[in-house]
Amino acid sequence: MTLVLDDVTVGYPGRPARTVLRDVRLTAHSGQVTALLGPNGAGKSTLLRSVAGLQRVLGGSVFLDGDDVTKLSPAHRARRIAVVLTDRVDGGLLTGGEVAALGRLPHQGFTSRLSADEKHLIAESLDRLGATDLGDVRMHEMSDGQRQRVLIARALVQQPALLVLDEPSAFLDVAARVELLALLDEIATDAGITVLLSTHDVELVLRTSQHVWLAAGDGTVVDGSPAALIESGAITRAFDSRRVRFDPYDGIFRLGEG
Ligand SMILES: Nc1ncnc2c1ncn2[C@@H]1O[C@H](COP(=O)(O)OP(=O)(O)OP(=O)(O)O)[C@@H](O)[C@H]1O
Repeated sequence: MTLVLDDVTVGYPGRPARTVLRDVRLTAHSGQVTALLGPNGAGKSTLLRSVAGLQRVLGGSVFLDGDDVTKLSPAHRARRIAVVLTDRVDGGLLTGGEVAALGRLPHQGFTSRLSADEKHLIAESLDRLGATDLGDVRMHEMSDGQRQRVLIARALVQQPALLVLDEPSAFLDVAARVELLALLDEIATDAGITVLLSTHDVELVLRTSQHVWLAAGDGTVVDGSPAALIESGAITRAFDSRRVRFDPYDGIFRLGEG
């Protein structure tokens, strides 16, 4: 299962249209986490929403296992692609267990009852996210980080071929961020799915990820291993600012001489 972006241009329609990223040609492989990095405003969310079919691409095609995602019906897309966005969600009076169970909807329709296997899958997914205790807690009574775990559990319950997460670690503490990346890596490998996530945890990703897409901030996206992107200077070019310098030897950012 592979995600292929073929000459994809993303942005916002209008007169004139606002192009954010142009002619992107990239691949993300199944069984692997691909981390999308880039400075603020580089186009990460726009790209992820476009890949997930939540917003129209301005040009090109997105293929998932050979099928053009941009041409799938919303129902078909929901069976293949799970999306976890950063927006604060108001799950209201639903419990964590009920929200996780919603992940089965694309597969069964509203009236069907959950099978024993599906109930097992829901319990297992909450457990993987360390969210078993949240099964009976209402969403509005959870912290942002707890809600985030439940939403990721719901995405696993969906059993997608492609899992897209926009800044999944935004509300998590540092230990939970490291754990989440490791967990997503494990899930990608075990389930053989393609995981694509955006994050500002640049140093963590450079230390732990195998494959990175880098939205460089100039309308282009390059990809490669962390080592290759560091060596080519792409990370430095994307993130260096007047005050901050990337140290390629230690793989960390340092305050520079202004
Ligand atoms: N609805 C919209 N209409 C028009 N332009 C938009 C819209 N949403 C975002 N943009 C613009 O698209 C560009 C990319 O934004 P995007 O949110 O994709 O960046 P990002 O890399 O996810 O940023 P961040 O790291 O700050 O979340 C920005 O210049 C932004 O102003």
